[in-house]
Amino acid sequence: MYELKEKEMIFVFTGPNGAGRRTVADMSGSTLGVKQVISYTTRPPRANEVDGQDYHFLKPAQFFQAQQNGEFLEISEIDGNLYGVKSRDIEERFRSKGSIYLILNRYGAQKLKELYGDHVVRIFIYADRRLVEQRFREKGYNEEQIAGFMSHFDEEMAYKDECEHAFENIDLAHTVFDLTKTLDKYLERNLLDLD
Ligand SMILES: Nc1nc2c(ncn2[C@@H]2O[C@H](COP(=O)(O)OP(=O)(O)O)[C@@H](O)[C@H]2O)c(=O)[nH]1
Ligand SMILES: Nc1ncnc2c1ncn2[C@@H]1O[C@H](COP(=O)(O)OP(=O)(O)O)[C@@H](O)[C@H]1O
Repeated sequence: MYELKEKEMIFVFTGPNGAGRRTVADMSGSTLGVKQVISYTTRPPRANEVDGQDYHFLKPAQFFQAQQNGEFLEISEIDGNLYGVKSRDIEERFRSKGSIYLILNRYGAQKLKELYGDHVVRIFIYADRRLVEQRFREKGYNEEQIAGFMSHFDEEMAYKDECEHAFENIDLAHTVFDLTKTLDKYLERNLLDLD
């Protein structure tokens, strides 16, 4: 396993689907120059999803081959699809860019914490169940699709108290402001004087 240097941080965004993890992570990440390590998945891409940007989309046989080669740091099976992070991608990011972030379910977050200890900061992003459902409805998803997205809500919410930080994402600008301030403290850059 790659040995981390002093100030290299791994920010793991976790919490229920649809709470806004990707949105807030991307916004704070781009402000602070912290880059995402993108997961691999066998889930088919949704409309608007771009290979290499949202996920690296793999056919099951390609995923299994990489798994057999020992390329994954961790793997989760979610609703019949496989998701995983490659060790090499984490190492490459560190060599070139410093700190990184990932968006993982609670099991991936836990695994990274076990592997990298104090270098991992788990950021739990959440919102009320009805608010999340309403946002999915506004995006045009039908009730069956929404039920699928919400199927792990309680399981993921139960991880909140184990995370180093939790942000209720009601107002987007407010969440991103608080989050960016928190991440900046870990990076010890003092780039932002937000108080
Ligand atoms: N453990 C683990 N979880 C992941 C990985 N990649 C994505 N996830 C999480 O697995 C869930 C996948 O559900 P999906 O409906 O595909 O969510 P979305 O892609 O975040 O809209 C989400 O909670 C993701 O954040 C990974 O590599 N490892
Ligand atoms: N504070 C917010 N208010 C309203 N809509 C939001 C807010 N945060 C995120 N969203 C929207 O909610 C949807 C889900 O956000 P996303 O970042 O994809 O969630 P996650 O990564 O947790 O599944 C997106 O359409 C996003 O634009």
